[in-house]
Amino acid sequence: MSPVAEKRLLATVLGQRQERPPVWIMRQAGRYLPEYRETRTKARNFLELCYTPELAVEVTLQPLRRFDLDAAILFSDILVIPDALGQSVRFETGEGPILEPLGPDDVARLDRDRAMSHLAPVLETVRRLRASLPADKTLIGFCGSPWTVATYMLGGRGSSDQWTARKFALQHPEAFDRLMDILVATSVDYLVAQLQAGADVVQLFESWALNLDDAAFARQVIAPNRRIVEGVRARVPNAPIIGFPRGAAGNLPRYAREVGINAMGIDYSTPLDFVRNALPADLPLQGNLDPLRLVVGGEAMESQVRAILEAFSNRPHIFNLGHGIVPETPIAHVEALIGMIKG
Ligand SMILES: Cc1c2[nH]c(c1CCC(=O)O)Cc1[nH]c(c(CCC(=O)O)c1C)Cc1[nH]c(c(CCC(=O)O)c1C)Cc1[nH]c(c(C)c1CCC(=O)O)C2
Repeated sequence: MSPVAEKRLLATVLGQRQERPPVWIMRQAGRYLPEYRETRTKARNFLELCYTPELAVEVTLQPLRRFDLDAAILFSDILVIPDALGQSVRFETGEGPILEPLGPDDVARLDRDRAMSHLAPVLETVRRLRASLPADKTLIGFCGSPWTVATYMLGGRGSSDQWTARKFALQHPEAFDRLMDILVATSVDYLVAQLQAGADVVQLFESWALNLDDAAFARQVIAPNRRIVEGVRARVPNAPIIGFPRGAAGNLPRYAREVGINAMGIDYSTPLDFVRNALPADLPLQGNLDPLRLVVGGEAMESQVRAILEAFSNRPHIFNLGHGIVPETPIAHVEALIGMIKG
């Protein structure tokens, strides 16, 4: 690993405020880039793209060739974990992921023993990225947090209310806890392997940290994420970890206090005043521009970028969107955004 000081984004995760915030863009490799769409045609399907190191390295690096970004994020997906555990996962164009939903009796059939060998190509991608990235670029590894991954495993597809998974957690507590145990253990192995292969920092994507009451938030979000942080740090001391509990709203302070992450991503519906008043002043934060403002550009984007830069100017801050970039985003708007951040 090259020295921390050279990597401004990693240094920020570790608590150092920068004169200008480092920047990366959530889901920065993807369909808004013509070169991504071109490379995508070389794989038969999306998972094959994730498991072919040559192609995955290429799409990871594409956004860095165009924009002055401070980090590369490993090209993969949060749903490689259920795939690695033996659940059927498909990505249909225009429809998103489709999984064979797990019932209570299926949990015992998930096969942890095959998971890491199945994920070996992703780790090869990390090694190749490490070797090809300049010393000042931070390499971000990631996985989905157990609850978010479970919403897809139990529901079979994305949903706005996570109804199937939330009901399963209440109706089948033992099978649910067993599923969480499997996902925690697999995620720890996977993140440790990414760090050992050369990732500088790892991010936990909890995209569905919403719609949960106090007890469900504690059980489904806080506990498994904390177990992952502790499990990773037991094997990689001081591993730098970013948590992104999207939609956590009033639960953000609790997540920040109890999970043990170094830095926290905040979504775009988190009020900037709330950030100032309710979160520790020295906690590094990442976010939080609404991706739609990047689609529209101009003053709709610039006014909020200024507000975000101002609100975070006194703390360690990584500029990012408050959720993933969308395919219809004009490339010129991304250039304008980076220009504003870098000055
Ligand atoms: C929930 C979630 C998923 N995947 C991910 C999350 C968490 C972040 C979030 O909340 O958006 C995370 C993810 N997905 C992808 C990355 C790669 C790295 C990067 O960000 O550049 C990362 C970090 C690639 C991808 N993952 C996916 C694509 C598009 C696939 C294609 O090319 O057809 C990409 C580039 C597919 C995917 N994967 C997932 C969905 C719901 C979809 C379909 C919707 C969509 O297309 O955005 C699951």
